[in-house]
Amino acid sequence: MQSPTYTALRGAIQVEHDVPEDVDNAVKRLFSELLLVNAIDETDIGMIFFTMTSDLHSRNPAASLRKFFPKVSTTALFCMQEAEIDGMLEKVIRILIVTTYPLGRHGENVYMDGARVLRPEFAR
Ligand SMILES: C=C(O[C@@H]1C=C(C(=O)O)C=C[C@H]1O)C(=O)O
Repeated sequence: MQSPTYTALRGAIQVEHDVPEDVDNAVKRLFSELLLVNAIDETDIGMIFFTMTSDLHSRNPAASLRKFFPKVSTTALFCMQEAEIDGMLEKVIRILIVTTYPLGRHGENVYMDGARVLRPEFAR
């Protein structure tokens, strides 16, 4: 079977406080780790989706990403509110990255800090 021409990478991180500095720091750490463990560069990415839980209001994660990774300024970014489910983990930023880089394998997903409980098999 032919390999897919894209790879989708998932990640999530829990923000400590709903303040711009904590959102910035969480996005920076999560995205840096995803690039590192997958050995890809910002320029290999076709699109990036974020969701935030509804308790986060202080900063848009796309703005945080552009602040620290200027090369994504021409990448399609999209932010949405996460579905509200009873008992859901609070203050979580989720990311979905679609890369056209030929990884030749499955991508490594990254779940950090409090969000590790969501997918322990991907905990970092
Ligand atoms: C468990 C998560 O949270 C939610 C559940 C998901 C799932 O069941 O696949 C995916 C994204 C989120 O809507 C996660 O982010 O992985």
